[in-house]
Amino acid sequence: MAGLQDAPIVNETTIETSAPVSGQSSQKATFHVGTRASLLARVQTDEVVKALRAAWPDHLFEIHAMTTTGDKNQTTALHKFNEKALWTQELEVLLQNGELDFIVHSLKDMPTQLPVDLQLGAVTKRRDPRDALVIKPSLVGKCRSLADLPEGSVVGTSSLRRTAQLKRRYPQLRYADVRGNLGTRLAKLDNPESEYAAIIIAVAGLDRLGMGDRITSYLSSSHGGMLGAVGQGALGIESRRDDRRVEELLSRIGHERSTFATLTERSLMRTLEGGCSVPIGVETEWKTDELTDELLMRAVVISLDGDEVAETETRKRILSRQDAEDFGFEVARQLVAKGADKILEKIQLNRQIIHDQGDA
Ligand SMILES: NCc1[nH]cc(CCC(=O)O)c1CC(=O)O
Repeated sequence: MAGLQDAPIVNETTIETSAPVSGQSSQKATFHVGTRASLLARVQTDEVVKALRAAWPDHLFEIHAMTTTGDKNQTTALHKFNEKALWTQELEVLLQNGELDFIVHSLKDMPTQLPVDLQLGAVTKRRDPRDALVIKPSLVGKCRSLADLPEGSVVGTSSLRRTAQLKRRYPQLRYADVRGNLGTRLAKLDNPESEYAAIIIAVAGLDRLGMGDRITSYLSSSHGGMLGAVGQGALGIESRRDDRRVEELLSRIGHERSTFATLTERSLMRTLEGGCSVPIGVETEWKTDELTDELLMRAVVISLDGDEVAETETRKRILSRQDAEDFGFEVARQLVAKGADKILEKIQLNRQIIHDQGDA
């Protein structure tokens, strides 16, 4: 496997495969699973492979971890690259040429437009999609929310979506870029010499790495007025469109509600972005009781300075992938009717100066 660092997270050869179960196909197959090499990516891939092993005890799974261009450029502000594909392209080539059978991604890092021969094969059960506020150790016990931070405090964020929404709600604070993987970002925060009083980081990433205890508070529409990134907290599995074998494999680990919610979010984003990433926040929630079973979606498109917003809240019954696609499109139209197009137009003009990477 040229170009791949084989990462024996789990040593496949030590996996004990039980004797063929009668009545089940006992044919053993080996699947090659691609992932980025970061710790979070590996933990996420283990989560997926564990579910697959439970669902398909006779199959074998080999994990191949790869350092991508995105991983190598953590010191350069991400908005200098205008392609989200930075994180995914190199793995996709290996999927296309058959060296890999599928790739496990953070769904939020997957572009909404995939190469024509590839597809989003499955979305597993989503974790908490919210962002978290994490404050620096010397402020623990003194500040519990963004509103508690002294005026002029520097908040580290890694996306235009986060910065724009926070500027609107907390204009008295200052915002600075913070880059690197989650561990690096936390280390920057914890360094007493650093400028950051707090950082904003995804809850799901912290939870998956067992660092949920660092969370000072959870941000949402009702706490801090912060909507999340499209697909945040979910894992997306990318596969070849013509691969029926992998399709069957993945059918046992997909989670329907997570799939419908995230497809809605991605459809909204795809409709609005027209090929470019935009600062857009979403919050989806299933409203289920004896009388209703609907997906509620809140969405916002916001100017980079936080001065202009288009926002909407709407709900719909979603029974299929097509319903999800249609709902996302409908929400996009509502946002446009509320002025999202004008906000986006302005950002497009600015893009000639600032290359907006969207969400990181
Ligand atoms: N681009 C960074 C990224 N991609 C996925 C996660 C973890 C959250 C998730 O799984 O959605 C993060 C970290 C962050 O946004 O703070």
